[in-house]
Amino acid sequence: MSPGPAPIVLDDVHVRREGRHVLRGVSLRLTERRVAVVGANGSGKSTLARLLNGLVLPTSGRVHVDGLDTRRHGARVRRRVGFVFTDPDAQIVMPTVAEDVAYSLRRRGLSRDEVDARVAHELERHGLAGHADHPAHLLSGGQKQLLALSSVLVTEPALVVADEPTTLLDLRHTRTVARRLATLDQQVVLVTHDLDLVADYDRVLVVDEGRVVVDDGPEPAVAAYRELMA
Ligand SMILES: Nc1ncnc2c1ncn2[C@@H]1O[C@H](COP(=O)(O)OP(=O)(O)OP(=O)(O)O)[C@@H](O)[C@H]1O
Repeated sequence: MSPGPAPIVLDDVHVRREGRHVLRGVSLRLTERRVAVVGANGSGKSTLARLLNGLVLPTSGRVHVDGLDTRRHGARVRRRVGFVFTDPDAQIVMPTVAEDVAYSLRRRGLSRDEVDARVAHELERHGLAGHADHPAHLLSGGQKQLLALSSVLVTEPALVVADEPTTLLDLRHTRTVARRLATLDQQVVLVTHDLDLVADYDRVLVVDEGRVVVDDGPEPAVAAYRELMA
């Protein structure tokens, strides 16, 4: 069963950090299943992504996910929003592959058997079943990113936000991770510098100096971004 997109609403969001305007008045309603965010280094993409799970709070304005204000309902928002970081080492917390995925299911009132079954299923989907009992730190970079994705997806989030998840990966693992994101039932918001990855997305936002300056389909948005960077 597809959970359907969780509406994401940003209402005149400003983020200031140490006197800098990182985001300047971003208003968006994101209901498409595949939304990509592109833009130059330092333009504010990560900050925009982190707003969606309450990791960053607006200095002014509001962010709602599924009707929940990220400022008031951070914990509930984070249960709905799975976040994948660029560097999987930042989110792998347990010694072995299976333990790491199981850790995401702690405090959910599931039986040991249910946890084991869900972990096994998730590892199978990501080609990691044969590594279940291996030390997580011995996986390759690409396998680690698939493990990080498994640990996020095992919780069945309504929305998956991925902040440059393929930046550290080779071409083969980039394709594997991109394909996995592309085939998820969930709504996906992908921040990326890899313009090939956004071709099949429903909507592409171009961020520049803290503003969304282009909001369009992939072809016109990428063309506008190339022009902006020329
Ligand atoms: N906590 C913070 N304190 C100070 N400055 C910050 C903070 N967070 C972000 N910034 C600044 O805000 C700007 C936007 O940062 P952000 O990480 O959102 O950019 P980005 O578009 O994701 O960049 P990249 O493509 O390089 O990852 C940068 O100039 C960054 O230095």
